[in-house]
Amino acid sequence: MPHITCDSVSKAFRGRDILRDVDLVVEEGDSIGVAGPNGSGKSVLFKLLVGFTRPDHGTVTIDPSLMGPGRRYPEAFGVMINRPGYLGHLSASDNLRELASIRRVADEARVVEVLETVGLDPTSQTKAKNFSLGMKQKLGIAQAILERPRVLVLDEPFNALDSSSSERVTTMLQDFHRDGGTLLMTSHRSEDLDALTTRRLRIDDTRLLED
Ligand SMILES: Nc1ncnc2c1ncn2[C@@H]1O[C@H](COP(=O)(O)OP(=O)(O)OP(=O)(O)O)[C@@H](O)[C@H]1O
Repeated sequence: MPHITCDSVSKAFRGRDILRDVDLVVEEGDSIGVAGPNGSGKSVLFKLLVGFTRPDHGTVTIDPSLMGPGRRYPEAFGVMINRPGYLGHLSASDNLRELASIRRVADEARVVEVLETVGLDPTSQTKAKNFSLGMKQKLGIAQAILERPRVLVLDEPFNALDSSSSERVTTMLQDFHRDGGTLLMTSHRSEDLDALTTRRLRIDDTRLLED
């Protein structure tokens, strides 16, 4: 079965339609880029696709083999939607250790590896609340990839990244896709979507369209 199936999904906030009658099938190995102006509903779409938000109408079905037993959210997904979430009083490495301690999938070597992948210093004791925007973004990406997810859902992963960091993340995402991973991402920069995705979607006035 497909990884994710969206069937006639609609979502409104305070009586205002954000998405209407969205149909989407995400197959294993897809790389999908979603474009659309500010406020068009890209983040809302991603929240619906990963189960963070429930549709008003229609259904979102996630392959149960990606969920994990007794889980509300798919544990095979690595997700960063809107801004990165983290514990401000901890360093980058301690944030990842904290996350790793929940499911015990990632070990210390993996924590160091993902920090190096995104370009954060594994030995730094700087608290995340004092990070620059770009460093917070890298921490968010590191958290998303920590447990080697099969599906990555990244909302504007290149926000605030300098050019060498963007290249690093692009290479990481290309490797992820080449190894069979499924990627869903948004970006305001069409060159990012061109480099990383083979299928382009666009939200236009509540409708999800193939580009
Ligand atoms: N929980 C919520 N309550 C009320 N309105 C919401 C909520 N979440 C999103 N919205 C509204 O839904 C619309 C779409 O928001 P969304 O964050 O999906 O846009 P976006 O396409 O990701 O924008 P951007 O490119 O600026 O990131 C916005 O008008 C936003 O205010």
